[in-house]
Amino acid sequence: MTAQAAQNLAELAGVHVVHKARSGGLFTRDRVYALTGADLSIGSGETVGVVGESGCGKSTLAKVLVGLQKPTSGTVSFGGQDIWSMSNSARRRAIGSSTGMVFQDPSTALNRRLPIRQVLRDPLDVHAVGTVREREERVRELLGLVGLPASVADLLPGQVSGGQRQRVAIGRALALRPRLLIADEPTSALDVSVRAQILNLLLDLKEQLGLAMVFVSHDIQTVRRMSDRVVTMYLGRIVEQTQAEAVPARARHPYTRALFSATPGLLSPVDPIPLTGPVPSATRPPSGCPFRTRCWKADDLCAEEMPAARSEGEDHLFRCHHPVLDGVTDVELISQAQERQ
Ligand SMILES: Nc1ncnc2c1ncn2[C@@H]1O[C@H](COP(=O)(O)OP(=O)(O)OP(=O)(O)O)[C@@H](O)[C@H]1O
Repeated sequence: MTAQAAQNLAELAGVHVVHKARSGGLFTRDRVYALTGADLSIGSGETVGVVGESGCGKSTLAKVLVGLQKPTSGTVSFGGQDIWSMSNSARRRAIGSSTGMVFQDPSTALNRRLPIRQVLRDPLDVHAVGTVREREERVRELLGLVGLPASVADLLPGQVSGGQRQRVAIGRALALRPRLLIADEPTSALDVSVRAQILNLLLDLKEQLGLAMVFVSHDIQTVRRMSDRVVTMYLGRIVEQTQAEAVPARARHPYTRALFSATPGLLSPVDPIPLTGPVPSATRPPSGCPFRTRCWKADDLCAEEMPAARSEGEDHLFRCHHPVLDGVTDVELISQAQERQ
């Protein structure tokens, strides 16, 4: 184990997740390549935002990072320890003390029949943390931490608002004091009016507890605001990782540029960079670069070879044979893309 690997809270190395495809509820012979060759490290206290179109593998990546999805191959390490080589009980302990997960919809993520007190106590009971009195005290602490009054403890999750329910879910994810929180679309099921409150709560908790966070969202502006580093995914692959402040202007991957150009106001384009055709199926990814069927820069090389990871400076990695050059504006990229159509 390298010193760097031990410092990282979580590390994925060459992780693949392949599912059996289903049709009409039955398994077929096809395979779904949900995650392909993912390499990613999460350092202490940093927030990594994950962006990409629907079905590109964001939730799979999140589930792998919290031990809910076993990789088909590759390694997932917490604090330098490969969690899938551990016994089941050691893995449960390692996961519980390392990471917590907040899902999109707190209405389905929480047990509706348990009072909030018990929802928050559950992880403490399962992991036999402290005495009963200490667990009760921790429940009170958690309510305060997520900004809920003690009076909600006896209510059921269905008796509080959606925003309060998501606060309970965040409290539950933090019960075992993990150092990494995985938030998968934590605000998309909430009313627009409470979204900012939940995002601010996550930022406060990060500050207060020194948490690292993986923040998955379709909302690119929010990812950029919340994150230190941005990871772009396309068809199960991580195609770019870079500092949040470098996107979109210094992003090298044409897909990152196209994705961010669809967000008005970032580089002030008139229209998004046009992409040709639909996202290919995750059961039949194209040869070579997965993005090449929609990319205006693609040539024969892109069809033949998956681009190797290229680095630029310490924090910037991308996989592209024909990266966007420095200083090229979205307006120029739009006209290049239009010429190819
Ligand atoms: N249990 C499963 N069985 C079969 N295919 C699956 C399973 N889970 C995910 N997939 C497929 O794997 C691919 C990646 O799914 P995933 O949910 O990770 O994408 P996503 O980027 O989070 O999508 P969204 O933004 O819509 O939530 C998709 O093609 C999805 O249909």
